[in-house]
Amino acid sequence: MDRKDLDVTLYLVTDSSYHTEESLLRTVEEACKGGVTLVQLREKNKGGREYLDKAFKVKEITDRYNVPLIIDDRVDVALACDAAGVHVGASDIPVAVARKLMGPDKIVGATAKTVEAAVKAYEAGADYLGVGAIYPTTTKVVTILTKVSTLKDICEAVPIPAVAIGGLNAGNMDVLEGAGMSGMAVVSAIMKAEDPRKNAQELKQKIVALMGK
Ligand SMILES: Cc1ncc(COP(=O)(O)OP(=O)(O)O)c(N)n1
Ligand SMILES: Cc1nc(C(=O)O)sc1CCOP(=O)(O)O
Ligand SMILES: [Mg+2]
Repeated sequence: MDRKDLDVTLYLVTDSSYHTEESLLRTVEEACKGGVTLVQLREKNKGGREYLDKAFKVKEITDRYNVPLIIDDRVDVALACDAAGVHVGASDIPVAVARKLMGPDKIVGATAKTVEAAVKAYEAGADYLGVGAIYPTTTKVVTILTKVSTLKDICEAVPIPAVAIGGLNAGNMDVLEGAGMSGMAVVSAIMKAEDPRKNAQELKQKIVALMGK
């Protein structure tokens, strides 16, 4: 995909810790059917070989729905499976290095919890920012909460899209109204759903309405 076509409206970040491989892949496919615009494979406890194996399987699905696949943390895995991009945070390789390794055509996403970090990531070549955690989350046990006012300040400070992340679901996302983000990223709200397609559809409808798109 062309980096300029990046659509972060509804960004699914995966969690395989409570899924079998079969249910993980089914959930990703249902989420694609429900309208997610971007998928991130996030594997925290896998070696490179297992991560890559999973990435190929997930990419086979996302490709069928024309949904770009982002790999969390690992540039090597992202390049090896020809993913659309990589997402890096404060403990991963720096954005500038990720950009250099990924090349000019791939997407590099970065986590930013302050305006200063957001500006730094933008200047280092990030295409989008993940900003959170907006609410406490059971998915990422060690994180720092980020206020919606900080999200708003970040959106005003940099020209790249920002996505809100952390504890968000259809019942509490209204807090994002007016913050100026370009989308919302969720794990549990889709990965733990009984009907992931239905949840994705509902989240998509709500986030589009909330952003006034
Ligand atoms: C869209 C998005 N935003 C933030 C993160 C968090 O990344 P990071 O801080 O590197 O933490 P881990 O997810 O790697 O535990 C993300 N992955 N995606
Ligand atoms: C991957 C991630 N990063 C976060 C951050 O704070 O940077 S919070 C988070 C997990 C969000 O999961 P859920 O939608 O289940 O709360
Ligand atoms: Mg990371």
